[in-house]
Amino acid sequence: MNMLISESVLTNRQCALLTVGQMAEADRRSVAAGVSSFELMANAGAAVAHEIECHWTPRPVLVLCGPGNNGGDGFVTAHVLAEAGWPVRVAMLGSRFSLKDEARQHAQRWVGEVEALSPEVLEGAELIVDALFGAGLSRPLQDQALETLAAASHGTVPIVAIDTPSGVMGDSGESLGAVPAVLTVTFFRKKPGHLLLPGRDLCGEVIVADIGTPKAVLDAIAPQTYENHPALWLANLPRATSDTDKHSRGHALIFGGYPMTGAARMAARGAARAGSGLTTIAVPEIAFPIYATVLDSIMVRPWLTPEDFGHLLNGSRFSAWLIGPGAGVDKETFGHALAMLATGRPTIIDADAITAFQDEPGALDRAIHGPCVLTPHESEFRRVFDPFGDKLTRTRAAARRCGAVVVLKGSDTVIAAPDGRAIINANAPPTLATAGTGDVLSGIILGLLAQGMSAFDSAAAGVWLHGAAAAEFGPGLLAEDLPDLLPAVFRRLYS
Ligand SMILES: NC(=O)C1=CN([C@@H]2O[C@H](COP(=O)(O)OP(=O)(O)OC[C@H]3O[C@@H](n4cnc5c(N)ncnc54)[C@H](OP(=O)(O)O)[C@@H]3O)[C@@H](O)[C@H]2O)[C@@H](O)CC1
Ligand SMILES: [K+]
Repeated sequence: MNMLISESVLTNRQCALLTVGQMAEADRRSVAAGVSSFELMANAGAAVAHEIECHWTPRPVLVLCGPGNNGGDGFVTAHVLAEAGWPVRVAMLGSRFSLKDEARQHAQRWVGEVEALSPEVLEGAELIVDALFGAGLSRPLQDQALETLAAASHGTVPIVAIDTPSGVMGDSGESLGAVPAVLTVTFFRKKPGHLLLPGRDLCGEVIVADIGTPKAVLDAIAPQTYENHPALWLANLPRATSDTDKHSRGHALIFGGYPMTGAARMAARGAARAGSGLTTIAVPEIAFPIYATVLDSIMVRPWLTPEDFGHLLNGSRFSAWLIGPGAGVDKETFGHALAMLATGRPTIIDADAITAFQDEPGALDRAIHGPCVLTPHESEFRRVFDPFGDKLTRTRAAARRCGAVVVLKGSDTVIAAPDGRAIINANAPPTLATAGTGDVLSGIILGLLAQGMSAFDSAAAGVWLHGAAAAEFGPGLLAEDLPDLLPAVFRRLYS
């Protein structure tokens, strides 16, 4: 089961992610509150040394220091480990005399030799500390930094990264030449780059260390980005109580396509397992026998003409709609999606229904005026939204443009709201990369929306539940397994 559930004390404040700029602001505010930069750096380096001592027995350590404060942290780490009796060597990019302020002060406390950075210094090291660049990375790695890290990655010696593996951009997770670490120790809060790919894979295990940053700093910064976790939405997750009946738990309607009928059926099971009191698939009459013979608690409503479908929507019984899974990319899907959006009721536009807007993305923006969630994967996203920028930036811009919550799927799914809030999800196992899992995801989100949860909370909770369900199953997962894994995930959430 996902380990995050057991971290019950985690609060939404702890899930906050800070950009590189916000982290620099946190430092400034800490200093203004009376915690000196020297002390912050001393705590940072000591935290790294502490984690190393927790993870490994004493062995020859090589600390690679860079020209900025990341290098300063490295000097503290070297000093603390050496004081504890570990055999430590330091190699540096540039001269220690070019270090500034607190980095220079901490470097002066290192009485040992400082070797010049090159692949040759790796000889004899059994643990490497990467303190070359962190938040100040401003361009691709080159020369000795690139060559030394590349050589280190070819061996079997574990690498511990301070703040980020050098070469990973803290805001985007992009790599400008980074090599994988087995452990990354960062400070105060994670940055988006610790969760977005490839950054997340390059970090290995991530530990967030407290370095004495005052808690009030977070309120002043008011972060807008979070790591997905139940602490963000559990209080708003719909729960059946003794006075609820099936009608008060919402009625989800899914557009059922033909001849691809499996996708809508899987979405329907996802919605029902997520707690929707009633779930109906509206299907063209020709497909009615197929749907009706394989569904039990899910209702099937046939319609003959697009007008019939319109009448169905205008009835007041449904509390949320979904169109996309198996819908087909055609004018009809385009029209049905517009009809759903015109009601102003909570709507999910997924899969084919997103692609149906590829020739007219502006029509999607104009049509959205109620709660709405779009759930594209990368190629669907590119058909209707601007493909430029990192994943977090792109998803935020898309949500702002169209006025809907946008869920840009992947191993590092980003959920963005039109008001600028964003959540990065990190609990999805690779086994989710199989046919039909997206259909179940949109169904789960639908089930939550139908019960009255907000679009942003439904999307965040749906994505997390989907990942937790897949983790619950393990290898060999099929999309159709996912709905039946949700009860176990809910049980754990509520226990
Ligand atoms: N709360 C916190 O966050 C705390 C943070 N702390 C620590 O501070 C770190 C941030 O420090 P930082 O700002 O000095 O940046 P850092 O990463 O050391 O590098 C800057 C230097 O590298 C250079 N440079 C850049 N790219 C390069 C390249 N490709 N190749 C070559 N050179 C390159 C760059 O040159 P420039 O771009 O200016 O020309 C500049 O000289 C942070 O990661 C954390 O470890 C803790 O100490 C305390 C609390
Ligand atoms: K680093």
